[in-house]
Amino acid sequence: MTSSPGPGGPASGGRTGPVVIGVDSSTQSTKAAVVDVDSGALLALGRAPHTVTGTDGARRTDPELWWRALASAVADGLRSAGVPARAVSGIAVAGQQHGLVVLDRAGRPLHDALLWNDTGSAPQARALTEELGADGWLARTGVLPVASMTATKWQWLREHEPRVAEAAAAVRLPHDFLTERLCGTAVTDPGDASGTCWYSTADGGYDPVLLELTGMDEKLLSPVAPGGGDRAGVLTAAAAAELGLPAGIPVAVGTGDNMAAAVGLGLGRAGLLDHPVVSLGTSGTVFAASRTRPAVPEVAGFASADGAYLPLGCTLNCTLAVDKVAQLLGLDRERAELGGGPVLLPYLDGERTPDLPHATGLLTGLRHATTSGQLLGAAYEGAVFTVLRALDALLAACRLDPAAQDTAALPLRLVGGGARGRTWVETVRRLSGRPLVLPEATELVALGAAALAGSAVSGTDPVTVATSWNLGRGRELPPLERDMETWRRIDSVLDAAAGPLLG
Ligand SMILES: Nc1ncnc2c1ncn2[C@@H]1O[C@H](COP(=O)(O)OP(=O)(O)O)[C@@H](O)[C@H]1O
Ligand SMILES: O=C(CO)[C@@H](O)[C@H](O)COP(=O)(O)O
Repeated sequence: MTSSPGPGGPASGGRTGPVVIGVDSSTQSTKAAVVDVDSGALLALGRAPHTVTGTDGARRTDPELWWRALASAVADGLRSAGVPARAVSGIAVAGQQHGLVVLDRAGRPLHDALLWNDTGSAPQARALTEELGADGWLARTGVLPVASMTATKWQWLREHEPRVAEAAAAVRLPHDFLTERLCGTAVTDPGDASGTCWYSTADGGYDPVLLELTGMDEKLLSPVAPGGGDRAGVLTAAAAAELGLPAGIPVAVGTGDNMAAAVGLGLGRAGLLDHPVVSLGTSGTVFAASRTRPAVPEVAGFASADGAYLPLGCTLNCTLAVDKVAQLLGLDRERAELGGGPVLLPYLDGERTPDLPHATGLLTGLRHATTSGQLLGAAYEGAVFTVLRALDALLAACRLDPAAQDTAALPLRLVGGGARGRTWVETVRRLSGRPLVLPEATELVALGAAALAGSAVSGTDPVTVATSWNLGRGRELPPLERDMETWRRIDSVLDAAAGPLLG
């Protein structure tokens, strides 16, 4: 459990006043950022690992493990920062999106949570899409019910574990399960709610037609607050005792992890709009805060945590897929040789964008002369190509098409764990041909959650809080000439294989 700030975090100055805690409960781990409210300085980052179980496309975690990891990461963070618990003035949680958490009347999990990257509900996703038609879903939610979406997982549970579904007294997302544990209030925000496929961003509420279609009673779901920085309640005595924090401190509503990263970068209604972000983590995501909600299949029209929209593309195979290939080759992740010739589509877990839930990894172009470094390079290129392919769809859908508005000059903000990797950064530069901004802050999700906590404490808009902390500042990298030869080689393999080999 590492408890010191990652490299490149904002200046870790000393504590000058009260602190807030921003929690990032994501796929692989929980991170707790201890942040000085006045300066935004990251004083320490507590970490605790998660366990993800499942084979053949199943990806699950016991929600009680998330709660234990939150407590451990908070304790680690405070200890490392040398901050007494009494200095903590607020807390907020940002969590991996879409996970299905099913609870009994006492708030105890009835089943391991089905995660965003569990592709087991692909048949249910297909059935729901056919029921309303793609256009019907896009008109109501701005989102297609692919296997990642919560509603498809609920359908899977009803079909495969009917007794669990019947016994459900509450259905939560990962972030609002933890928020309720903190303050006893069932509440979520528009951002995370918009990833369920039950919520209409147009109407600002759960869509009764979609609830009916999936046998979901709205009473089981968390009510939706106006924003992630609103106050959900205060830390209960029970939670305070478990976390070693002061009872009664404000708890923010919180949001999904990508929505929190957008807040951390100062993107949103009260900040920057239409500035694209690429996040390289367990998932590869592309997003931009926008005043418009696109309605195209490969771009999810999510809401942001502050009342704007957050159109988002998401790939299933990003850093973990490349780490797996490096492990198979016995190579350090930086020992890649780029532009070497083979093409590797690392769709080890199926793929979400493009929607190929049953896909597996595909390698072509292997020759006697191929080196292990070139194979690892091909994995990076396949993963980054798939993320940037989603970015092109986002830019076109939000009318941010480079040709239309010359946004080719707009820099890409590159965040997530992969943004710390030289080869990841070089591959994004080569395949995008765009300027990059590498924020100094390395944990934008946790820092964005800290801004939500700061908002719940002060009442100031969360994007305004994050902007005052200047978390989005970073190093600019000029564009490289785009490697269109590699891009076209990968694109032609995906085009040829998408049906027969990857379907
Ligand atoms: N210095 C680094 N160089 C390359 N990759 C890194 C580095 N540090 C972390 N990573 C990658 O980042 C991933 C974790 O990213 P992160 O965004 O924290 O994950 P999550 O999606 O669970 O929030 C790991 O899978 C790892 O491969
Ligand atoms: O499904 C999505 C977005 O729609 C993913 O981005 C999850 O939110 C998981 O996030 P990470 O664990 O990769 O941060």
